[in-house]
Amino acid sequence: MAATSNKRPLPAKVAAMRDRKRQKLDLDAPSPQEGSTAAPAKPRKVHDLNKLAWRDVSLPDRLDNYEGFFGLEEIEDVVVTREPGSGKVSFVRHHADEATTDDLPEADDSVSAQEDDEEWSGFDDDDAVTAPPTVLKFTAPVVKASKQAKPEKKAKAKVKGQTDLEAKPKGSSKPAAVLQTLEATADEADVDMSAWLPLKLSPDTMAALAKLKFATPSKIQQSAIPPILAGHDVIGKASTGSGKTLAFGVPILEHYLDVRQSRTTDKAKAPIALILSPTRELAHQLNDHLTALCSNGVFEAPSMATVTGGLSVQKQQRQLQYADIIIGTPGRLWEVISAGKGLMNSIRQIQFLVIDEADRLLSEGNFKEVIEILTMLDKKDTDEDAAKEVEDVVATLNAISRQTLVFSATFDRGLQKKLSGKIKNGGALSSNKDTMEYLLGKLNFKEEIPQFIDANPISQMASGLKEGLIECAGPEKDLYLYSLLLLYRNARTLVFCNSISAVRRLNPFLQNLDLPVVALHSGMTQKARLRSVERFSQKGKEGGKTASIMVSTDVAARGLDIPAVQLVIHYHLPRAADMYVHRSGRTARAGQPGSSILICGPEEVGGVRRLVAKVHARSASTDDESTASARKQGYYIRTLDMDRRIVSRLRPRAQLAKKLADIGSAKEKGSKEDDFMRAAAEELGVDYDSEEFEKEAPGRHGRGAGRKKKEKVAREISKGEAGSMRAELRELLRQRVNVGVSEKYITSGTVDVDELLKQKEIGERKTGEFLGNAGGVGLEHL
Ligand SMILES: Nc1ncnc2c1ncn2[C@@H]1O[C@H](COP(=O)(O)OP(=O)(O)OP(=O)(O)O)[C@@H](O)[C@H]1O
Repeated sequence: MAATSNKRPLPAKVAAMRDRKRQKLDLDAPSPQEGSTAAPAKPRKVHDLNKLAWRDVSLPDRLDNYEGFFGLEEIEDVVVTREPGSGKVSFVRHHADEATTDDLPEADDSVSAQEDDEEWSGFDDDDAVTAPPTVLKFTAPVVKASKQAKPEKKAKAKVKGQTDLEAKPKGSSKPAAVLQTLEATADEADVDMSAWLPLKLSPDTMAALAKLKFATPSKIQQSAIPPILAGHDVIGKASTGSGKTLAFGVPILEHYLDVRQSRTTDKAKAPIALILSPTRELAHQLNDHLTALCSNGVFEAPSMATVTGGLSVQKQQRQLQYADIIIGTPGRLWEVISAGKGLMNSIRQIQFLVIDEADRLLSEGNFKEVIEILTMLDKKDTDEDAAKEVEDVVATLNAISRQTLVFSATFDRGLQKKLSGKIKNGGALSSNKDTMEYLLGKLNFKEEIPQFIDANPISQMASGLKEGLIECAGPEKDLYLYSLLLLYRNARTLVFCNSISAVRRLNPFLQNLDLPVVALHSGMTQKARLRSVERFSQKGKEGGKTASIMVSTDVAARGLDIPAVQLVIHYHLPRAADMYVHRSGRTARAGQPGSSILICGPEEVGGVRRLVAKVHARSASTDDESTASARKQGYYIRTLDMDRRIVSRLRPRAQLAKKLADIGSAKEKGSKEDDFMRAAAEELGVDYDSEEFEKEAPGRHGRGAGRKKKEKVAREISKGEAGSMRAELRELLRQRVNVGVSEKYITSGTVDVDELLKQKEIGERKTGEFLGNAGGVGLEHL
């Protein structure tokens, strides 16, 4: 067995001493294999990895077929032990035919090898009996050095057997860097990567994937990576959470690894890839995802620039000059690059243009800038004047050398046919500017027909997703939302609304009910948006507040990959079938289970059923026999049944919480309006009295008059009144709620709701089960 290390080189004096010591031991301590009658050498325990007697790996004369390590060191017959109690790691040698540099003082020749031997703590058999150590076996060489590997020494070892290096051993004398390497190495080597071999990736990329513990490529990765590596344009469709990011991220990394040598000398280099994302959060997440892949590898990570609104333009322009990979939302990206001619020229040289969540890029105001960017990219002439006449430029298909990669979970059926048609019909796909086809028509693919890859022809919904709906009266949606959140209070939950105002209303409503909630909508500052996502993804600062519930508009519906979201609640019904797919796709990601529940008014149920059935029917997008039968079967989303009597016991809390939320928002709104009116009055040089103004204002019966009246009433509630309402709510939240006898779940006359909510399990029952039987959506374990 052998291991390698990134051990620092020994000073010459010390190295010479090590050699002398090796010679001495060779003479004095013949190994048992040599037939010596001497007692076998006692295993030695060493606490410092650097103090083991590492040997340089000799290089062969010719390097053509060499598959070992370059410039690394190795050691044999060492096992790593870890004391279960203290977690302390030591390295145990079983043969005395090699010394360790434990013997060697930091360049002090005067210390004899014999004295050094005494510094070793011997291997204690008793320890082994009372506390058997976890044994990690090091073998080498396992991970092969790539031809691009950095010259510096790097530990690379495969760990066999069980390992748990998550917790760092406390009080270890080992330098942190060595420990980190050890951990990273163990992480990598623990993973059997053979499933990736058919993709023929470089060892560097394989090691990076192993570090992420991605043992198997997902379907879309399996089918999209090879054609992209082969230089093709690809349109990729795969269900939500199925790893589309790395389907294009891995080929981009491979390309970077291929060309980076030539780039290191060129400071003002052109970027390799431009990735367009529909939302800021998704852009930042793409950055995080690709950074996680590329960082801590044995290669220098590509530099990435994320260009989204809400951050300084100047800073972004600077970042763009040195970026290998640019990720951005179209609006800000166009603002930043159109301001600098040099930037345009360099971005035109990209090898990959990625359109992520392509169908969404068309909508919600992105379209114009996407087209501007595409036109800019295709512009042949880079002359300064001509650059200003972007619209006049006609791209030449032949001139395109970059690959275009388009990804989404929701593409229209028949798109592929239409794409082929585009070519036959001389390029015109659709004149309807609001369609995906039109966008695709604008993309100058490198090839005549891009490869269309549908990784999930049967279903665009994630396979681990369970769906259900809850029917309630329209005005009771808040109450049912609260009840559902209590029922699944251990689940990380994303609640979707259709408007910013609903998010603004629900957030304080749920906070008043003591639920750990954050909000996300496009009206928030960028900083607040990122903070919300961080708190919800539990990635906030150590000890900072986290939240297991996020109430959001559809800004979070696409692409966001927040770990372990278990439940998606559609408080408002999604406006389109595609949005249902994307919203629900925030859970059940990467093969995990997850649930999606729609809260519907009675009048909405029919429409919802049709919408969900349509999504499932559309899933059967191809016409072969197996999918045809799936389509015929139809899909009927289940209705979840909650115990309405018990839900109604929660009504007083919900009502008070709602009132308090309304008061808060009416006051806030009122004071904003007041400020506005006061400023306007000041400008006009007149006095402003809000009450007088209210009395005199005409048209109090028009649209929104009822809401305004309610807001006025809420505004007029005094601080004292609001304070006593708060106290009342606190009391209700503390109180036992007598729910009467429920023949289904409750056997005694009274139930302490709070107690039920606090405890994970009451006898055989699980938290929240008293609320009724909303099971069947896969959350029963919570
Ligand atoms: N090969 C893999 N093995 C295990 N996990 C993976 C693999 N590839 C990606 N993942 C993980 O799967 C999750 C979903 O990946 P990703 O965000 O790329 O999905 P997506 O298909 O783009 O989803 P959406 O359509 O919602 O944007 C991520 O957390 C990612 O780290």
